[in-house]
Amino acid sequence: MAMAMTKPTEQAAGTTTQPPIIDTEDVHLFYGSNEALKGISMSFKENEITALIGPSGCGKSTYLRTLNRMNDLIPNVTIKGKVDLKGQDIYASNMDTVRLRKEVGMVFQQPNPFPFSIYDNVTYGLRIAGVKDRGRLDEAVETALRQAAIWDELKDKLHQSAMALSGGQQQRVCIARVLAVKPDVILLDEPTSALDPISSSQIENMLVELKKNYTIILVTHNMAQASRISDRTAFFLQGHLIEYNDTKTIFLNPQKKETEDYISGRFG
Ligand SMILES: Nc1ncnc2c1ncn2[C@@H]1O[C@H](COP(=O)(O)OP(=O)(O)OP(=O)(O)O)[C@@H](O)[C@H]1O
Repeated sequence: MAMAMTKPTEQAAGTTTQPPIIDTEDVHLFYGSNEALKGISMSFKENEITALIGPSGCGKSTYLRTLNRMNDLIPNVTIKGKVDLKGQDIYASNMDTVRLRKEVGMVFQQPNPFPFSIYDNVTYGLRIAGVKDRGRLDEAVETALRQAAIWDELKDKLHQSAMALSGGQQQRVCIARVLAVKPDVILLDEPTSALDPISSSQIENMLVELKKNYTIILVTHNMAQASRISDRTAFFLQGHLIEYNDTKTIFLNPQKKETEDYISGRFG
C-alpha cells in the first residue's frame, strides 16, 4: 500500500513554544531483517495524554518501547533515528537505562504485580534506589496509592499480598509502583484490555487526573477510550505513522483516508 509521507509532527506542533518532553525523529526499528518501524517522527507535550492506535501488528507497542529503551531487552533489534527526552538523546552510549526507566515508567497489558505485599510492590523502586527511611517509604506508598485512586480500598491491607487483589486493583497497584519513583512520563500498553468495564473506567478517570502532573502515552485498541481520554491521537499502519493530530480531529475530521477507514471500522 502506498503510504502518504507528510511529516505528521508538523500537524501536531500547534502554536505553543513549549518544547516537547519527548521528541522522536525518523525512528526505524528492525527485528532481525523485519522493519517494524519505518521512520517515525513525532513529539509529545507535557501534561497531555496521547493515544497510539492502529491495527494489530502496525508497530504501536514497538514504538512505545523505543521511548524507554525496553526494546534493548529483545535480541536482534536494531534501532536508528533520534529519541530525545527533555533534550537528551536516550540512545547515547552514556545513558543510564535504569534511571531512564524511572523517568519514563511503563505499565503493561497484563497486571504484573510482584509476589510481595502491596506495600513492598509500591516501594520496590525506592528500595532498590537505596531508600530505607520508613517514614519516607510510608509517605510514598500513601501518595502513590492515592494518585492511583486506590488508597481508600487498600489502606487497611497494605501488608497483604498484591497477588490476592482483583485484576483492576492489581493494575492500579502497578501504576502506583510506577508513580512512586516519580517519573516524568508514563507509558501504558493496553492497560485496560484485560479488565472489566468498571475497572477500565476507574483507570481512565485516574489517567485524566494524572495528566495534571505527568505526560501519558497510551497504546489502545479501544477507540472509545482514545476519544474519551486522550488529547492527541496517532494512527499507525504497517510501521508508518499515518496521522497525528488533536483527538477530535482524528475522530471527527481525519485528514487521511487510511485513518478514516480505520476509525470507521472499514479495516483492522
Ligand atoms: N519481540 C519481537 N520479535 C520479533 N518481532 C516482533 C517482536 N515484537 C513485535 N514484532 C513484530 O513487529 C511488528 C509490530 O508489532 P507490535 O507488537 O509493535 O505491533 P502492535 O501494533 O503493538 O500490535 P498489537 O496491537 O497486536 O499489540 C509485527 O510484525 C510483530 O510481529
